[in-house]
Amino acid sequence: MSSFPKSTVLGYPRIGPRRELKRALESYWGGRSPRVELDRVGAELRALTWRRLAELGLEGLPSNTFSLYDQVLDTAVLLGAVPARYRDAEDPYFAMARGTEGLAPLRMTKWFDTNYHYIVPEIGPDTVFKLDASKPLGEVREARGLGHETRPVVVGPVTFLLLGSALDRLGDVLGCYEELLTALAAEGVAWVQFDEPALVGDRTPEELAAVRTAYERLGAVSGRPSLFVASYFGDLGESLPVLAGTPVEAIGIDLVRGSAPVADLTGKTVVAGVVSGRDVWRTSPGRALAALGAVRASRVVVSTSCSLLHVPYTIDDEPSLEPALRGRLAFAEEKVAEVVALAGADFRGSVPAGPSVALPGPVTFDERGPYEVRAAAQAAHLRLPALPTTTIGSFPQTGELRAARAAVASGALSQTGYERRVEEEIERVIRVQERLGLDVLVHGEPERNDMVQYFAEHLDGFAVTRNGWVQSYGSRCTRPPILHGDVSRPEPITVRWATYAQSLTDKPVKGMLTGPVTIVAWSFVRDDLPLRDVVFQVAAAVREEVRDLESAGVSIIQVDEPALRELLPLRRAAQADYLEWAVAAYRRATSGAADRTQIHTHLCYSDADQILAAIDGLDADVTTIESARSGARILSEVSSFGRGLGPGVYDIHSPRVPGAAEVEGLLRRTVGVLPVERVWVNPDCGLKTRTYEEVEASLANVVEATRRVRAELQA
Ligand code: MET
Ligand SMILES: [Zn+2]
Repeated sequence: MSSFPKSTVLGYPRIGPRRELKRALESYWGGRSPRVELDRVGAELRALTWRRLAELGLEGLPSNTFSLYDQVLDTAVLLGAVPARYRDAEDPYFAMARGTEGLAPLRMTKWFDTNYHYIVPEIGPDTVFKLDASKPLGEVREARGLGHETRPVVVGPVTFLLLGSALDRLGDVLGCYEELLTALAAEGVAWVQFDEPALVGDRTPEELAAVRTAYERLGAVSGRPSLFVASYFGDLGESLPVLAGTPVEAIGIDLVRGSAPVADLTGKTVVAGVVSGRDVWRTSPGRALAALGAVRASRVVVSTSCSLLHVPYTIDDEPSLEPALRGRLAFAEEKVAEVVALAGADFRGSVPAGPSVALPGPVTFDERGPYEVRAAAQAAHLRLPALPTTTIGSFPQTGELRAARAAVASGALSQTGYERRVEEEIERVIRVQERLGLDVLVHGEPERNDMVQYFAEHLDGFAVTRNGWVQSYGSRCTRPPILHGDVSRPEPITVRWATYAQSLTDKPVKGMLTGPVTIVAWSFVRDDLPLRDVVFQVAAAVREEVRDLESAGVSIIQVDEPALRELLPLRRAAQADYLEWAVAAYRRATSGAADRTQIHTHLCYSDADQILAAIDGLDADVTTIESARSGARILSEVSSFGRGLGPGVYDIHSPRVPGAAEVEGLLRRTVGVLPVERVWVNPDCGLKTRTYEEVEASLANVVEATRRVRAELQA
């Protein structure tokens, strides 16, 4: 057995330092370039990554961390878990990821407590598993051709099956994993990494038994490579002794989120994740060395706490960040350098401290009037029809808008010129919605590059990056802002756009804000500040904005919290505390509104079952929620809410235009479960990633379907 290299990372960004993969994917999907071009870009990015990691001095290079869409989808393909209906598609892989004209895509949801989205494997009793190891083998060979020996990374069997709710198929899937090990051994691979982040959650005795079975069986494969099981995003807890009792040679432990194991791991290699893969802050040498020193094992090697997928490429691409802040930051490349330095034991010095922050005390919020009183006041004031139609906020972000934003940044367009462009776009969006016959309009968010970044740009205490892209799903990336100091709102942010939109129409226009929990969830928050204190500062700023919108005559205000579920701690023991402060922050932000002002909230991918009480606790007058893509699973769960509800009837994450009959079907299902007077009709989420063509056709069908159901209600 060859010993584990002394430094490694669990994975690396793959979208490209200049988002080359994004462009190549979108060009291929749009029919503007052939498949070979996409594959060429992929190969180039893989080569670039291996070369850079080797140049930085990293010893253990991973492979198969590249993906054209998602590593969980790659694992499904590796195991042959491709549902029959996709097999005849022109490109089954992307058909599963994005759908086709006649085929809805697979479900997509968030990867543990990150903002990365994976494709949920669809595994039924009839799924026939059959190994197709071409991708991991191909990457091993490709790297070798470039002079690098690599460690292929694959999602492990337990996590894969838990994500697909099919742990009962363990016996079948293990056959494929065994074959994979044999194939990798034949290729001369020394180590293979199985990612098992699911092991940091609460696991039942049956699930722990599955861990034992899986790694005992894989450990028994003769002539196999050495096995490295990587856990991340928290403590292994009760999974650790189970794993340690199996023949796996190395165990990856997240020492940033979790603590050093008390157990003696003599006989094993511990891949110690002491450099955070989840944030952009420099690693404190003292803390990292202490964590390394506390591990008792036969060999301890230095690593990141998880894949670096969740951070941008390099701080070198951010010349305009303030030097004092820059000195506290590390992106992927800088983190690799930290890993290498720690492994070489020449990691010294200290990280400069951030400015002191005035932490608020325990949060307080005022109660709004009882819902019945609010609902009556709002109904009298707004006079909406039954089944009011609305959208979630954003309308398509056109190329012209993005170009205008780039032009104003480079100085080629004046601020006034830019603002005029935004106003023109608002007018277009209002007219489109009037033409379509929607009831509650939005201004379309054309001034926002991103629902969090925009607010971060207008709040003190945040910095934004120019190139700090992080993959969110498929070709989509976001640039999470950096929350580095005291947060406050120097002046109103959205009021002028909302009031401009309202001035153009007699229909009510909703004001659009991002909630405090989502703002912190989608930012890189200073790692030395407690999230619950930071979130209340943000809530105070949002509260001021709600008040200003209301004073400016905006009667409906939506405060989005799509990330409420995302921050939920993976272990049940910590969940209640989180939900308490998260809900309190939201109510702090919204409870200053008068009873007559209708507060909406919006959630998507929320897997709401675990946070139902919290969503209810937000006390919003109307909650719009993702539902179309998850097959309206959510309906029965939210039906107990006593306030307005808009389960999505249009899946906006796919380019497909749903027909009126399809929307009508979803709507009928909704009114079959919920009292009709509480139902709202809306898409699953904002429309900014779609084209006007798709959006207008889809919304016309939404309005038509609503008209049909309404007509029947009146009859
Ligand atoms: N208001 C936002 C939008 O419409 C909500 C998005 S939730 C991810 O884009
Ligand atoms: Zn959404």
